[in-house]
Amino acid sequence: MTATTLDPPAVSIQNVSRLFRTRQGTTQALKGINLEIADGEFVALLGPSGCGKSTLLTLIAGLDTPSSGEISMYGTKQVGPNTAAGFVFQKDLLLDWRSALSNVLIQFEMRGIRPGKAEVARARELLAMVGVEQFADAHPFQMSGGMRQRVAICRALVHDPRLLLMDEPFGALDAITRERLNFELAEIAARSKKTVVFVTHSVEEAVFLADRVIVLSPRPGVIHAEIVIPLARDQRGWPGEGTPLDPYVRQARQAMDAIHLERENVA
Ligand SMILES: Nc1ncnc2c1ncn2[C@@H]1O[C@H](COP(=O)(O)OP(=O)(O)OP(=O)(O)O)[C@@H](O)[C@H]1O
Repeated sequence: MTATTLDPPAVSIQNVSRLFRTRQGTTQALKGINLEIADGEFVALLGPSGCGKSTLLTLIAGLDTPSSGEISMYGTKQVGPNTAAGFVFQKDLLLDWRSALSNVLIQFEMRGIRPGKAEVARARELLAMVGVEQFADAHPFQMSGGMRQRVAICRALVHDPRLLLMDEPFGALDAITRERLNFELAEIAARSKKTVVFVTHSVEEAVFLADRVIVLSPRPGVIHAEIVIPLARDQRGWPGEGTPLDPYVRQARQAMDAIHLERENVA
């Protein structure tokens, strides 16, 4: 189903700020963020370290509360953890004493559902989709970083969430595995029509994956630039010399450079 202008946005962030008060002082991690994400849209949050990307994702996840402002999901104000979403973090957080299949099935157990035939079949189907079905009975310590992260993606998808929240999921992987997983994610997201919010430091990754790249600048974290990429997500080549994504890579780089220059002038 395609979203219409009458549908409430998947995520609506209205004038959201987040201040952290510690013994060392106060940090304004985010200031006056306004952002609407449509159902089925893939949005990348890009920016230098400390600009508040993870803070914003944690607020969307409902694992933290804004100091001011409001976040709504599909028209309903967010209060408490967003259990309807799927999460993937930089660390895969798999349990070493459970098999890959059993790690995926945790998602059901956490929701008080005893996995039956249907749940096991769904988990196996996802493991097959990301090419690790032969490792279903293996334990995480027997798997490479890329395989582990594939299992973590299956765990995030197995309950069929409408919203997938990803915090630098491929940041710890080598460049080749990272690129391969980016292609797989692009296909999964396009096929399943999930709404995705994806945090990254990588310009290429953001531009390759997203419909829209939101560039944040730090202290306080504000939206510095917004880059819309009107190319079909599942038909893009990896950005490089002479590819259709190049103009968008240039725009994103310019935005990142401007942030660095601003920081140097302030310092
Ligand atoms: N729980 C907290 N207590 C105090 N300060 C915090 C807390 N969480 C985040 N911050 C501060 O808020 C700012 C934004 O942090 P955040 O982790 O969201 O940035 P980021 O863009 O995700 O960074 P990175 O790319 O390095 O992960 C930073 O200055 C950070 O030190």
